[in-house]
Amino acid sequence: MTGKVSDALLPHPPERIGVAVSGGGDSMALLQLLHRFCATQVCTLFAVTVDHGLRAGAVEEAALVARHCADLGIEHDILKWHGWDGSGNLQNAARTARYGLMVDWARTRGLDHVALGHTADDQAETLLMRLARRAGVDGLSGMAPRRLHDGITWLRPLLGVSRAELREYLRSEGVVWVEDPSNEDERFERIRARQTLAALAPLGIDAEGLSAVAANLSQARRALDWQTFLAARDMAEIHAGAVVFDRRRLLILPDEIQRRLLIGALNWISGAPYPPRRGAVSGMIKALQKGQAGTVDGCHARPNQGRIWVFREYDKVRDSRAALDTPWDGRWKLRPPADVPQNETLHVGPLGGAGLTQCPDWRATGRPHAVLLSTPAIWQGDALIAAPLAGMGGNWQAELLDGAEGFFTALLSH
Ligand SMILES: Nc1ncnc2c1ncn2[C@@H]1O[C@H](COP(=O)(O)OP(=O)(O)OP(=O)(O)O)[C@@H](O)[C@H]1O
Repeated sequence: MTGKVSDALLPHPPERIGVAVSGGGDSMALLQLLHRFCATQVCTLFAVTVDHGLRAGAVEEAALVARHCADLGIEHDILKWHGWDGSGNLQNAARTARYGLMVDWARTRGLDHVALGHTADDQAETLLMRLARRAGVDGLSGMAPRRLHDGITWLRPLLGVSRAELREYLRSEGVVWVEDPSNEDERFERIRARQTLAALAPLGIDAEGLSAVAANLSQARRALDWQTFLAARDMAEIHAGAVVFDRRRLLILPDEIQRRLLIGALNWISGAPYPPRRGAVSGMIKALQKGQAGTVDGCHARPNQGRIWVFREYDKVRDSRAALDTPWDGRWKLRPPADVPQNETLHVGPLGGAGLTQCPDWRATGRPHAVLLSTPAIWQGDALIAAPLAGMGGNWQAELLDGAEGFFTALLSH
């Protein structure tokens, strides 16, 4: 078990690492294991507990973690959540709030890495829940052992270890923990998955086995990501923030790679954190195969002279305005020519039809009309000052925040 923690952190352990500890058996075991690991390395451990204020015992649980950390000489912070407004699902609201608080905490503490105590049982339950949603390779590869999100690398070193093993370990170390009473609550889907898992034992299906299946699929996922990246390099270019595919070469690829390329393009352009619905992407591919256009998640895909342009939907940015020093549509930065003095009356907005009619040279750019409508332009009130991607306005520059390379690197970023 200690080997799992070392595998997750070696050969280059971070000098400072955070650990999220609820007081339950899984995260108390993680705390203990990381403490032992850090004692052998140049690595300082920091612990955090979020008190959601939802259960009577929450304060006592946080205090239990605090006492144990004090005994081990680990700095520990308790973060309080005050905020459910009564709307939506309480579990989801609490989880979102918890991650938000932990991200702020990690930044304040100067931590790039935070470890979570998800176990093989959690992974197996996740898999069962995703089976119910008819997931593909990505969904069935489960939770990632290492994932960069919000600028923090979230580590899950215990995905291959069962809950039962962790409790045994805690007993052997003489560490006490609390059982979360909501674990017994039938309402939660995860709990139903846990009970179903127990029923699968006669088939030889258990948590560690399903966790291993997730790890196998995660390898397959990486291979698919890599093939998608190579295909993109081979047949995609970035023009005016749009992803432009060679139509013939895209449409002869295996369905799964076509799907991944399109999802990559759509997510990169829209900035959405999650992929679009499978059915929506399939619909878009079918339309493209027939030579038609499609729209998903605020982006269009449209065939044009042997190529397929994937670009921002104009309606999605029609009312989007930004000051010159802030990003426009979450992805563009506009830079004035060196000889233009700072002018606060200027703003960035979409070029739109009215703007495009004032760009006599737009055809020379080789970019389709529909693509240019949603590109950024400089405005002063209603007067168009510059449309750098439509060939108008001198030396103004429109730059993508993550550069054209951002599309390609995002394909490998799982
Ligand atoms: N109140 C808490 N304070 C600090 N860390 C927590 C808290 N609750 C959960 N965690 C961390 O998250 C891990 C997973 O916990 P749990 O399975 O309860 O999360 P969840 O609600 O299912 O959400 P998710 O699986 O998306 O993280 C724990 O092992 C622990 O590291």
